Amino acid sequence: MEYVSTRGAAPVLDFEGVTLAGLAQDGGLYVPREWPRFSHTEITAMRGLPYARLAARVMQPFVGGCLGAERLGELCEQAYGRFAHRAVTPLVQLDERNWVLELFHGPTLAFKDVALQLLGLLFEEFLAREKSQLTIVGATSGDTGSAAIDAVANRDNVEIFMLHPAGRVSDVQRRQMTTVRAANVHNIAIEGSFDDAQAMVKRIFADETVTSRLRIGAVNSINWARLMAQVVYYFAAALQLGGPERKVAFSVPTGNFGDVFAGHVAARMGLPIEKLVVATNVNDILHRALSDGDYSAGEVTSTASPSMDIQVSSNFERLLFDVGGRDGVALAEQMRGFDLTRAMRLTEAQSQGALDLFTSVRADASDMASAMDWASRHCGQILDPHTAIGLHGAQQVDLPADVPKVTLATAHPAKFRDAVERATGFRPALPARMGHLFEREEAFETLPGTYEAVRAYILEHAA
Ligand SMILES: Cc1ncc(COP(=O)(O)O)c(C=O)c1O
Ligand SMILES: N[C@@H](CCOP(=O)(O)O)C(=O)O
Repeated sequence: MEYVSTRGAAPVLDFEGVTLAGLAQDGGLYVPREWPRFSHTEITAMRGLPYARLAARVMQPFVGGCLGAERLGELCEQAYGRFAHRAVTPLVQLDERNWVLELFHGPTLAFKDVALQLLGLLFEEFLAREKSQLTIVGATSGDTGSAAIDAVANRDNVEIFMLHPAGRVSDVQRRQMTTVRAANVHNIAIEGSFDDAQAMVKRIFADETVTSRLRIGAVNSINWARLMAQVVYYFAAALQLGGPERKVAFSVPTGNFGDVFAGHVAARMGLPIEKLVVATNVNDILHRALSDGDYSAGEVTSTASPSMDIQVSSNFERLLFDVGGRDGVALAEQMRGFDLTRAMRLTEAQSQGALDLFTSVRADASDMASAMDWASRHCGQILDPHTAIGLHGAQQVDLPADVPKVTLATAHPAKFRDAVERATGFRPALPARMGHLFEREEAFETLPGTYEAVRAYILEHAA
């Protein structure tokens, strides 16, 4: 399998290359040159496979010759063996039309574990093979950070610098990152938003002073391997609900567009999907882009769903490339314009191409609280704020009556205890596997929100 950059000017790489590269050299994101496709019969044959085996089956075409089927299977067994639920991503029914796909049974209680547990193992495998070291620089609005740190802490040949926006993540999210004491983990709180942190990460990849000294890697969903692993649970859910004979719709609480793009990939691979609902909070750039072609970033507003407080949505570029004609040169020009003005209009082809599969719904604080309250009262399910925004999307969207709607439950409600308690009156307890999170000592550095400060810190502290 070959991977090309969405901006058309970076070297073509294989799976090992893209996993270690993270961002493409031309500032674009890697995507497969063409989508592998499963036949109806092949998808039917996946029914009943345990999650780890399904994962290896779905991902093998993307991995190509970089890992044998047996080794990929072993890594999947290891990654998903750490999940607290035997089904790994169990499906829970809310009512006749609605299900939630619980993606939070991993070590750090959010959907990020599904991909990052595997990515940590892939890094270890490939770095040992190449006898190389990787310096990961990541940005988090709360969940990627904890999942990535858990996945790489104390692993050989890798160290991680994780940037989070100071004061804009929940206390559980922050502690999950800052109480991990490992020599290869560096937590940095920056004064600014997630978008500021993400922009710094992308800038590091293009900074030759840094890249001449350090091999920089990514754990954010700019790394293709992240998305690849997230494709699997779309198959898992659809197969349980009658796929591939029956179409299924998914509502996905969305920020950086990684999770919902994985749904697009599943559809490209042949999984019959009726619709993907892009559910946003009031940071609604994606809703505006999909509903009237206006991709313009405003200031980030802090909400009770902090992990989605994002305006510049990295993976949207992958969609624009894929549905807009796969023209890297034209997209590079369009993205350059966006970088300068923080605004652009989708082309007709991009808009029409996106609307074949996607629709969008925006939720404000009261929509989110109502969805949480409804799930609690009518279904006995306590949802986290992000999942509640997804459920609101599922409830708003009008689809044929025989199409099941699956909301992706992206985080455990205990990660956002205060918001959940405000909406439902119930304060969820942290699962026992979190240990004594509030008794452990925290360690992190607070830096001004400037690129220069972050770059100097990384250069000074990198091993
Ligand atoms: C709990 C939660 N829900 C939803 C999202 C949005 O996912 P994505 O950025 O892949 O769109 C995130 C962050 O990425 C998250 O942490
Ligand atoms: N919501 C994320 C933001 C980063 O997104 P990613 O999927 O690109 O890593 C977070 O919780 O950190």
